[in-house]
Amino acid sequence: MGSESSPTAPATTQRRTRHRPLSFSQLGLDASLARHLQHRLQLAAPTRIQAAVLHALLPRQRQLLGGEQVYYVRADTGTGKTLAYLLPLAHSMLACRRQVARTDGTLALVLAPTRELCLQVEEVARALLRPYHWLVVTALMGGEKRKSEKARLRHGTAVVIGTPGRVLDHLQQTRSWRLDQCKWVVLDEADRLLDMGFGDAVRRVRHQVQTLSAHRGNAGEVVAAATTPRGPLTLLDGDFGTVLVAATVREDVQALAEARSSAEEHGAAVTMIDDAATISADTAYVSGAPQVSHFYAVVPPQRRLVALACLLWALAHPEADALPFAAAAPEAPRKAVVFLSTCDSVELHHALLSRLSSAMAATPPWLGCSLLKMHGEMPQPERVSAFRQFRAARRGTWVLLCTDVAARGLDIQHLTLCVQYDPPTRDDHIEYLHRAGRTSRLGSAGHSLTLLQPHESEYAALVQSRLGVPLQSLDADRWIAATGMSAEGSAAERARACIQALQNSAEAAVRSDASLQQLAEAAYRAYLCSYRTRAKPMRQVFDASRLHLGHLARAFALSQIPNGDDAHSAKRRRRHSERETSSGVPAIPAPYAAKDGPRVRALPPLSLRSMRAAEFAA
Ligand SMILES: Nc1ncnc2c1ncn2[C@@H]1O[C@H](COP(=O)(O)OP(=O)(O)OP(=O)(O)O)[C@@H](O)[C@H]1O
Repeated sequence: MGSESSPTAPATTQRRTRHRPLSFSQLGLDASLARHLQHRLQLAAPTRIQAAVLHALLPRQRQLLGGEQVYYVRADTGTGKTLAYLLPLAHSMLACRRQVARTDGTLALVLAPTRELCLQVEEVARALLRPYHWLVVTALMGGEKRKSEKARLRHGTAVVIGTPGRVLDHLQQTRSWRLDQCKWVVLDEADRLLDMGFGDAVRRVRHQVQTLSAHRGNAGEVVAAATTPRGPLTLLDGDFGTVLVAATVREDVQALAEARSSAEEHGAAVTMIDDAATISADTAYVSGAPQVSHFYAVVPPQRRLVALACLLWALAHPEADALPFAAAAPEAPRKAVVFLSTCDSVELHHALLSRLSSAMAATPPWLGCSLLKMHGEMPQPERVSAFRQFRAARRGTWVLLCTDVAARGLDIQHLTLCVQYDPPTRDDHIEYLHRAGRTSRLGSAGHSLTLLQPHESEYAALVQSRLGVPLQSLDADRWIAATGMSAEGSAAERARACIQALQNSAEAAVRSDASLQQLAEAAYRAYLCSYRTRAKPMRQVFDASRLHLGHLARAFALSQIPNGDDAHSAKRRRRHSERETSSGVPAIPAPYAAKDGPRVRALPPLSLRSMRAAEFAA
């Protein structure tokens, strides 16, 4: 939940909360908290998942169950899961027998996979706890100053929200961080957290916090007075609660299944909480955001760049009526997010589209929209500023070009279009679902458009069958022709003229600028690498051997394949390395192979970091 949308207008609230079963206070939530939600945040009633979580967690808190509890919380994207887990946390802190003091240290720790999500959750938690100044909230994340984070932890902070790498770092280095009272560990986007590179960090954080917490004595017992200057802090119960939250909490996500069996081995009680009904622990759950309409367009690689440019133009010019999406109210901002597979690709497209825009017409810029970029290789202040700017925009057309760092959890008002320019490279339909879910928040309308190359068109049917939602086909020529760059001929002829003009302009821009040329080559290579990193079952659809490299190069505004990347060079390298091996001389890895003489690099080095399909915060 984004705090920008917290003070929701009453009219919106009315529409959003039509499924409300009971009010917050009827569900047993602390009375002052319920009042704050209603009067300050204008959230009169819980969403279904919030009601389900409160229903499951609040009575338990009264029962002094003892032992560890693990809760799996699953609900569609944009259904209010952030508050669903923050509310019981806040309630339990307010229900302590005496007021929590800063010297009590951290009572709840929330882990999230990206920095932006941490910032967003921090804002929601701050808004929620605003009346309770003694419940301090802080965020810890890579890219921020460790020293100031240490100082905040030393002073004491009740709720900590952080990325796993940075939290682990503080657990190991910051001795003054008190965690012996920590009662909750929440894994937001749990499947992503456990399933990726830092799953190990998450497990270590959880284990360490749990161990520290166990040292406070028996569950539910008074904490050793010696360590709490203001007297014992008796929590309502002594359970150590781990809450795993995601729209796609599935038992078949291996890491989740492991987390579950390890929890059970240690005697923890596992509860599944779903917004639909009481759910069986053995069922797999995946479902789409209910109000997203899904589209796809098959576009040959040599037209992709132009198709994207014209799509953004069409978004900024609703009067051209080139897209079948319902136009937003004229005064409302139009926002779109465009997903690309690598950081280099984001950089290139941002640079290229900006130049293209000013090359086609000086004033106003041809595209007619403001372009922002966000990826894991950007310096932290730049990244945060782009995210904040995008969220805060109140008028005009805004487009965020990004990698999968923006795929999870982000809640941005007026974001109605998600363009999957590069289909997800991991988890096929699951990542598709999360990306599309950025658009439809709590029942509002949203659109997802995926661009596919001709040999990838099967992907549409695959998503359709996995998600059970229809994907409608669109003809890219329609919005390309609508840009009005040529008034002559049929729609197809006008589209062709437009493609030629824009493609030539993009290629000329790259040819005339060495740094842009380098960036285009790097983006092209990174794309190829990420294409090949897909999991086996998806390789049938995204078959790298069916890529037409020459045409693909044009999608990166390169008029030809970069030196050494064509099939002929690849064959030559292979032959060379075979020859070397058979002659007893160890083979040199292909990109470093030289024809004769000493080992020299035949190609510029591939940036491993830029090759990663999804890069996340440490
Ligand atoms: N009780 C409520 N009444 C009205 N609006 C709410 C309520 N709770 C949350 N919202 C709004 O719902 C939107 C989505 O919330 P949130 O970001 O928590 O969803 P989510 O389920 O975590 O989504 P995702 O799965 O994408 O992370 C936010 O804009 C938030 O302000």
